[in-house]
Amino acid sequence: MSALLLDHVAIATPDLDLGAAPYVALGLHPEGPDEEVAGQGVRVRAFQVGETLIELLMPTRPDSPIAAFLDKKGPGLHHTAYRVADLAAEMARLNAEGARFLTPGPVPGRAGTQVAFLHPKWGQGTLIELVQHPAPAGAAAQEVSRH
Ligand SMILES: CC[C@@H](C(=O)O)C(=O)SCCNC(=O)CCNC(=O)[C@H](O)C(C)(C)COP(=O)(O)OP(=O)(O)OC[C@H]1O[C@@H](n2cnc3c(N)ncnc32)[C@H](O)[C@@H]1OP(=O)(O)O
Ligand SMILES: [Co+2]
Repeated sequence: MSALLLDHVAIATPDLDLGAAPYVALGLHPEGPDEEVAGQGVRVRAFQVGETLIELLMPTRPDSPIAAFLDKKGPGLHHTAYRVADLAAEMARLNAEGARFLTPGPVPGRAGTQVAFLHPKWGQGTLIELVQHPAPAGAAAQEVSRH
């Protein structure tokens, strides 16, 4: 079995309340308040489903990738994201295999994560994101105390 975990499934929407309606009807509740990720030009509302999240993405400016996606394709599935332990190492490994990342290194994502996207052509028609979560509080202190 693969060790890779599905971190989130992202859906583009022009309006978070409109986009949330089906998930609220299914009985889900937003996980915390909406969050703006300025670097990506998006506002995010997340719903926990088991070990993964449904993330609704609304553009916050006209040059947001989500605005471009909505113009071209309309609302719907935007990307899937997979959790990795060491994003820089995973990027180096995949780059050595000819992968096509959209940024040279990790960039900030939601909830303190670092993320990197692979071009949809490389993803055979889907946009794929890799996510590294911040180390849990206390992990850094433990690391220091070991040295
Ligand atoms: C919430 C923060 C963070 C998190 O913590 O999770 C996020 O998820 S932020 C999410 C938003 N950010 C991004 O998507 C950043 C990466 N994306 C991009 O840089 C661009 O969107 C893109 C992937 C390069 C596409 O931009 P576009 O201008 O359309 O580029 P191209 O013209 O080169 O498109 C190539 C090709 O790919 C098709 N396409 C575009 N988007 C998607 C998509 N989401 N899924 C599948 N296919 C997609 C596009 O239609 C083109 O196809 P052809 O027309 O057939 O060539
Ligand atoms: Co994402």
